[in-house]
Amino acid sequence: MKLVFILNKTAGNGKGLRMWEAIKEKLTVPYDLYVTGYPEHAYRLTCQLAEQAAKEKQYVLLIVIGGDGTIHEVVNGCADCEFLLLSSIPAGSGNDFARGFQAFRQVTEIEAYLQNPEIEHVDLGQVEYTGKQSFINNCGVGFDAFVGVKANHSEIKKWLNQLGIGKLAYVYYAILGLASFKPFSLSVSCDEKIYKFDRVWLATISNQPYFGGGMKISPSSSTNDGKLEVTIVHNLSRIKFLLMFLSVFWGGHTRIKGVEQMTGERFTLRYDRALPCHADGEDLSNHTLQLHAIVQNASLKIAKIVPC
Ligand SMILES: Nc1ncnc2c1ncn2[C@@H]1O[C@H](COP(=O)(O)OP(=O)(O)OP(=O)(O)O)[C@@H](O)[C@H]1O
Repeated sequence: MKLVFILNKTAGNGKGLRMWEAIKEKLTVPYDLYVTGYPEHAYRLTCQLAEQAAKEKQYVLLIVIGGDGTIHEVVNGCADCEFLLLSSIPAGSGNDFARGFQAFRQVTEIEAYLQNPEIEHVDLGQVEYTGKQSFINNCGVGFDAFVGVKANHSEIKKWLNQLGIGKLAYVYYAILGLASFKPFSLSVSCDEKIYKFDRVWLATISNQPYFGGGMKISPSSSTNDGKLEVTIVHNLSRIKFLLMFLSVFWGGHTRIKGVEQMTGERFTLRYDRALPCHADGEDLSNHTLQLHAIVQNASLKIAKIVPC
């Protein structure tokens, strides 16, 4: 099995580079390293690696050193490849993939894995809008996408990143959003049934429990059950919504009236105005009034890690 790293040096405000420098000192096995130079580069690199691996019929352990944005690109590049096994060394600011799936923590684990590789098949989500993308963690519409899109495109985040406190940009836009975001009307089709909701803050479709950098929004989500879960937050005043948001960190929100969860294989979300949408925290720039998401059962291969 070949060992390949994809490194986003800029992830976690330079944490990617710092982690790589520590890892390469300790590695005693051969490897290839690809460094991303721009957004979407990880996707292109993965497509090339997938093609090469298929041609050579050789399994590749592909370790992403980066955050959820880089993982999202890599997942989209390797979704249909038989020979790529995905794993990560978390180096982003959110790292929800590493929370919901396994991740390498030490070089010894990587080297032990190569001696005795085991594969796990996990579910992948696919979201259709004006385009089509795979998602590994979650996708959704509403307040969380509003905060993510505003923060990621802001000068404030770049400035705060230089001070090593980029996460504060999300806090800033969350406070702004609490004051200005207007709840919306939503119809959810879950498998064959249709449900309607008013004054909706957000709707998130999850493949694993975590989103937003460690918030346990969907505690019952499992990565290999062939299902997705939708969480809808509606009919809460601004202050109650804020309290609900805080309780998401430990999963306490599921007991709050106004938080609905449903499990299914296919969902369509229809809303009454153009809204920010995301897949794995990345802006979808969706210009339609609907999102359609399905689960692709056991369609991604990841490395099954035995912690050392
Ligand atoms: N060399 C680069 N320069 C600028 N941006 C890059 C580069 N390489 C990758 N990117 C982009 O950086 C974005 C963010 O990276 P990543 O998600 O790995 O880190 P993060 O934002 O710190 O972590 P998280 O998503 O977990 O919060 C990715 O969406 C990717 O497209």
